[in-house]
Amino acid sequence: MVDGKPSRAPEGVEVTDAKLTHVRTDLPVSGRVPTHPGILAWVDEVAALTRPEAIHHCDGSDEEWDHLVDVLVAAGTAVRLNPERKPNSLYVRTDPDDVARVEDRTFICSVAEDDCGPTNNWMAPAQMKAILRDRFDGCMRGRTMYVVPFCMGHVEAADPKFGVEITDSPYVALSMRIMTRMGAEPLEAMEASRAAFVPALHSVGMPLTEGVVDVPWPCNDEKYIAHFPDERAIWSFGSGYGGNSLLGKKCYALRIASVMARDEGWLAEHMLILRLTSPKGRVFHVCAAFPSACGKTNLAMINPTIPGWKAETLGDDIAWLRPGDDGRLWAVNPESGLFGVAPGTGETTNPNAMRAVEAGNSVFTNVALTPDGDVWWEGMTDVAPERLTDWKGRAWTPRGPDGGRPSEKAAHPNSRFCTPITQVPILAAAYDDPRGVPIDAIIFGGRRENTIPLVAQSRSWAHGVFMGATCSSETTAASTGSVGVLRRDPMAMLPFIGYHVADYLQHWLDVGNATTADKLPKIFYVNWFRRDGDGRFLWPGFGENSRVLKWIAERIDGRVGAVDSPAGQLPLPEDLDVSGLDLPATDLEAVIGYSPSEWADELPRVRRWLRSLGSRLPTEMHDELWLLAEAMVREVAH
Ligand SMILES: Nc1nc2c(ncn2[C@@H]2O[C@H](COP(=O)(O)OP(=O)(O)OP(=O)(O)O)[C@@H](O)[C@H]2O)c(=O)[nH]1
Ligand SMILES: O=C([O-])CC(=O)C(=O)O
Ligand SMILES: [Mn+2]
Repeated sequence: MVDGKPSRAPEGVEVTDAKLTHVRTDLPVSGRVPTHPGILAWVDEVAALTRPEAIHHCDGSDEEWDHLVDVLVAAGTAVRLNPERKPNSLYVRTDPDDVARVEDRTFICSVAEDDCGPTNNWMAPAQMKAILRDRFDGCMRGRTMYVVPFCMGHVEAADPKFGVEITDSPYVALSMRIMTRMGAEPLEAMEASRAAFVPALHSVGMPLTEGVVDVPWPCNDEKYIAHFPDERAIWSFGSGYGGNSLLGKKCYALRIASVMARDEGWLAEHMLILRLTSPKGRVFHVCAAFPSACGKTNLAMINPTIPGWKAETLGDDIAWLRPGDDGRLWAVNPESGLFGVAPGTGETTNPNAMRAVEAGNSVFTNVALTPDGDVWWEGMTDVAPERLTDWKGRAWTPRGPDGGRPSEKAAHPNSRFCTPITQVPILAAAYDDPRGVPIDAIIFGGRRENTIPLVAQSRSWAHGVFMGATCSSETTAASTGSVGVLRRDPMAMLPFIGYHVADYLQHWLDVGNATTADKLPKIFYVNWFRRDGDGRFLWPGFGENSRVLKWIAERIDGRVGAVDSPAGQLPLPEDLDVSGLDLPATDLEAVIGYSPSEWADELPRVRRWLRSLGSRLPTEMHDELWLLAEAMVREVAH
C-alpha cells in the first residue's frame, strides 16, 4: 500500500503555480495531474522504469471514453459496433493465446512462504521484484501510460478501498471505467484525505522498440500475475485479458482484499449478491459463491419462474461481507460492472443480462461478429446467423464443410461482455448504498455431474464452513488448462485466496464465532449440474432455480422441515415447489437425493483434499470429516 505521504515526495514532485507536475520525466502529460504526492511519486517511479512515450491521467469522463475508443479503433484492437444494435459499444478480438486467467502464472509473494499455503504459487518478494523489474524495464516504450485512479466499493464507504492502476493498455483503461468507480471522483477523494491506495502495475509486455510493429492485441508469451500481500501491491505482466489485467477485480478485490479482510475481521468473497422478495413481501438477501463459469451471473439476474417472487441484483461476482453493529454480516459489491461469460447468455437463460448489454456502453471480447455490426455467441439465439466472423476473425457458418455442425465455436467459450451494472433492469436500489445489505443466506455451489444434491443446508456454521471448504467443481474455460476435470474449490476461492487456505478457513470460523448463531447467515450448498445416466441435466436450472431459493427462504423462516443426511439437510420432496414443472418424480428424487455409493467414492477424495492442506487445518474441519464418515456408516446401517 502506498500512503499519502511519499518517502521522496520532494524530489519526485514540484509545486509550480499551485499545480504539481512530474519532474522526473519530461514526457508529454495529458489529463489532470494528481495532487496526491503518493500517486505522483509512484507514477514517476514507474515512468522512469518503464519509459513510456506519454502519460495520461484518467478522469473517467465521456470525452476520455471517446478518445480511448478512437485510440483502440485506430490501433485495430477494436471495432465500433452498429450503434442501432449496440450503442456506444466495441468489439475486440484478443491474441488467441491470451483468452483467460493464467493460474499457473499467478503468484502470491508473501514475505513468509508459509503464509502462501499449498494452493498458491509462491516466490519470495525480492526475487519476484527482481524478475519483474527486469521485465518492466523499458516495457512501455512507444506506448502511452494510463494512470487509472479507482475505488473498489463506494467512495463514501466508511473505509473506502482505493487503488491506482498504471497500464499501457487503453483496453484496460476503458474496461476499468466500466468495472470500477474510476476517475475524478475517487481521485478527488484520495487527494482530500491523502488516502493510502493499492498500487496496481500492469503492462502487456510488448515495448515498441526500433523496428517493432504493433499488433492489434499486444501481449507477451511470458506472463506474471504477481501479488505482494504484505505491502498490498500488484504487478501484472504479459496479458491483457480479464482477471489478468483488470487489476481491481480478482487481483485486488479478492486476492489482496482477502488479506485485508483477514487482518480487519471481514470476508472478501467470490460471491454474487441477490435480493429476494416473497409474495408476502418478506425480503431476503443472499450471497452465493460458485467457481468461475458456474452460474453466478445467471443467478444474480434470475427471473423467478414461481409466481409472486421477485429478484433484484446487487452483484454478480464479488462480495465484501463485514460484521455490522447489529452483529449481522452486511455485504457490498465492490465492482460497478459485469464481466460476464457470453456463451449461454440468451433470452431464455438470462434476459436481464441481454437487456443490460443491449443498452450499449459495453465491450465485447472474443465473441462473434455479425455482418451488420452486431455480436453473437452460442446460446444467444437457438438458430445461429447464416454468416458470422468468428472470434479468430475467420468467416464462419452454422454448417461445417461436410454440411454438419462446424467443428469450432464462433465465440470463444470464455468470451465476455463488459457492461455497466447500472444497465441491469432488475438492479436493486441498495446496490449504491455504501452500507450494503444484511445477509440471510450464504450459498456454496459447484458444477458436479453426480454426488452433490440439488440443495443441502448445513447443520451449523462450522458444518457450513466444511461444506465450503470441501466444495468441488469440474473445471471450465474461465482459466487456461483442461476443462471438465474435478477439483476442490474451497468457497469457489481456490485461485483467489491471497494467503494460506487453512488460515482462510480458520478466519471463516472466527467470523462465525464473533457473533451469535441467530445473527449469522444460514449456509447452503447447491448443485444445478447433476446429470442422469445419459448425460442429461436432471434439473432445468436458470429461472427454475427460484424454486430452490424459495425452499431456502422457507428454511430460514422455519416453515419447512428437512431430512438429515450425510450430505446435509435435504428437502422433503413435497416441500420443494415443482408445480408446473415437467419433472418426473424419479428425476426429482435423483436430483435431490443422497447417493450412498457416490458418497462412498467422495469421502476418500474429501479426506485426501483436507490432508493436502497441511497441519494448520482447523480442528473443526477434522471434526466435521469425522462426523461425515460416521453419518455415512449410520446411513448404510439403516
Ligand atoms: N445447466 C445449467 N447451466 C447453468 C445454470 N446457470 C448457469 N449455467 C451456465 O453456466 C455458465 C456460466 O454461467 P455464469 O453465470 O456466467 O457463471 P459465473 O459464475 O458468473 O462465471 P464467472 O464470471 O467466470 O465468475 C453458462 O454457460 C451458463 O449457461 C443452471 O442453472 N443450469
Ligand atoms: O477474472 C476473469 O478473467 C473472469 C472472471 O470473472 C473469472 O474468471 O472468474
Ligand atoms: Mn460472472
